[in-house]
Amino acid sequence: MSRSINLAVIPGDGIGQEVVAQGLKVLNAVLPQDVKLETKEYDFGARRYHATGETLTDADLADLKKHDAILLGAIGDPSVPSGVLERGFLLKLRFAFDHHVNLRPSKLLPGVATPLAGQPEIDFVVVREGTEGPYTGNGGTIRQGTEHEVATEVSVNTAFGVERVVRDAFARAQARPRKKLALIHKNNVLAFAGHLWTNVFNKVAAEFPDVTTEYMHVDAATIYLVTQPERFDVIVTDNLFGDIITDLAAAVSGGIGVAASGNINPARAFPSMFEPVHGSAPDIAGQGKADPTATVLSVALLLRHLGYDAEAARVEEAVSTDLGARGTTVRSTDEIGDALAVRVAG
Ligand SMILES: NC(=O)C1=CN([C@@H]2O[C@H](COP(=O)(O)OP(=O)(O)OC[C@H]3O[C@@H](n4cnc5c(N)ncnc54)[C@H](O)[C@@H]3O)[C@@H](O)[C@H]2O)C=CC1
Ligand SMILES: CC(C)CC(=O)C(=O)O
Ligand SMILES: [Mg+2]
Repeated sequence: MSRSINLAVIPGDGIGQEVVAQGLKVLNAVLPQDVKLETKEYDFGARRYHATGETLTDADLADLKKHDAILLGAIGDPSVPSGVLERGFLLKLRFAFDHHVNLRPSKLLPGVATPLAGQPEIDFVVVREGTEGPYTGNGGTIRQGTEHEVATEVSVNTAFGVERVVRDAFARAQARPRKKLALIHKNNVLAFAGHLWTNVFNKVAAEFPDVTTEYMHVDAATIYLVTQPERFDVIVTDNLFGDIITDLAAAVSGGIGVAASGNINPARAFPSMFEPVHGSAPDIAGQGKADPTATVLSVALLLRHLGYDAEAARVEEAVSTDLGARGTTVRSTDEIGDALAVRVAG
């Protein structure tokens, strides 16, 4: 029986262009011959914005929806005012496709450098809520540009939205050997949102008696992510805290160049989107310096989401071997992509 993957490809801005090319290289190399990979590339990001003034239209969303999954590089460019593409494209797409589970695994692989002392056993996954919190665009300003300006950015937390992501995190924790789940928030200060999260978390916990739970404030969590990262198994948190702690998690477990993510719609009503945790890195764009590993690992998440478990494992194994062998050798974006493609094919 022949199988097919209909993939939307959005290289985006800056290093997004460079790393997505490597992700596709590896995807093509790992797929069995009977799987037909069809890709459609989209020019979203700064190019589209400068040419048309558009970020993401309803027609674009309808077109993207026809795919099995989306592979994204990164969006955001210094030539476009900050927030226009991030809000107008990236968050709009995550919200429109109800990507409420933003999955961000962190694993320190053997032989990979970490700024932490020794080689701690880091292997946890952050389940970041992806459609609510302070990222909903529910803010405003008055007296803009004056010395009396007042700006707000309201964090939206619904019982429905919190419960579904908390349930997802409990289920993930239950399926892992250590069965531990930490809720990270700031309920000592953010009394309303924090208490909603805590109450829902405690309510759902009663249904998962075999999962060990803990709560920690986000500021303390940043300490433990550095001093005791091995303590974490699964973390659930809101959109903003999850954004921040996953950059930190990346930094301690091999660097931002190896941190993968999936924006998942668990009900599969919309295509899920896979992308590196990092952004468009304008400081190194066009220089062949970007590490494509995060994108390649995001391809592994994509494969697993589509049911290609063996192929996903091959990609992860290739990355693990390659990272272990890298040492201090500096290779270009292309060279890393080529090496990974050879490893998954062989
Ligand atoms: N999902 C997305 O599309 C995201 C987009 N952004 C956007 O990207 C732009 C740049 O944002 P920044 O805050 O600078 O974050 P960034 O993640 O692009 O870069 C932060 C630092 O990490 C380095 N870095 C990032 N990816 C790397 C890779 N693959 N290999 C080696 N080094 C890498 C960069 O050189 C830079 O020093 C902004 O417009 C921002 O809004 C930021 C984060 C996520
Ligand atoms: C640019 C933001 C909207 C996205 C981001 O930083 C992230 O999802 O990690
Ligand atoms: Mg981020």
